[in-house]
Amino acid sequence: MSRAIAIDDLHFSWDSGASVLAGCSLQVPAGEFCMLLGTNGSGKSTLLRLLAGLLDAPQGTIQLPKPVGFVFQNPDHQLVMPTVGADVAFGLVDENMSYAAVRQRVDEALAMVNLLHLKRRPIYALSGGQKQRVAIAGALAQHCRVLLFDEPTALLDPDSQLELVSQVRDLVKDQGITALWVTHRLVELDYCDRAILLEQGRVAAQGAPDQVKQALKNLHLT
Ligand SMILES: Nc1ncnc2c1ncn2[C@@H]1O[C@H](COP(=O)(O)OP(=O)(O)OP(=O)(O)O)[C@@H](O)[C@H]1O
Repeated sequence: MSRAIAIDDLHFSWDSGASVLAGCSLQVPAGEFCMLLGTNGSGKSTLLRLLAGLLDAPQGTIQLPKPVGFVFQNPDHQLVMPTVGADVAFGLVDENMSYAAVRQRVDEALAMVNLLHLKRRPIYALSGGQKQRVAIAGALAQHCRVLLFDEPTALLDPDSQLELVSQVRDLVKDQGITALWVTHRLVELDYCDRAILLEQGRVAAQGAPDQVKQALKNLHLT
């Protein structure tokens, strides 16, 4: 199976010298919905930022198709335009595309996340889950094949949480998108193809959701 994301022997330390990633290697096959777990400070967010090119690693290799979409924990840190449609179009401003082509991309992306009917709605009038779906649509409009999610459900209520995770699972399956999703919430694991447990900057366990839940128990992390 082709690998959408391949990370080999990745190292990263902050300027303070504190090591975050110490020889991290992992692969995510194309079209897989993969979840990333680990205790606070284990390096999950740092790894996502390295994958997105927001940080540089001093050692190791990262291979993945660009552009990469990033969905943050708090959509208010990500959405910059006043309305849904304008925000989804925002990432296309540098693409030198015609107005009609931008509109088509925006409509297609909003349809994929079931928000086309809210295209003209102000961002402030959306729920948290709808805002996350606008952020996802922004990445889809840029034709990102890889989506990175950094605890996207942390601020959502339980119903919206499961609605978002199941919708992303469907999107991954329908569109052949590859997704890496960071979470602390074990209930979400049942929606993924495979989970990876990161501890002290390295992969401590990976496999089917039940295998990783068992590994968490064995390591006394649940
Ligand atoms: N900008 C920064 N400067 C210095 N140290 C940082 C910075 N961001 C994170 N760290 C430290 O790097 C380590 C890894 O942080 P990271 O956010 O990647 O962990 P995480 O697994 O995502 O944790 P959490 O589950 O709490 O979000 C932590 O010790 C953290 O304090």
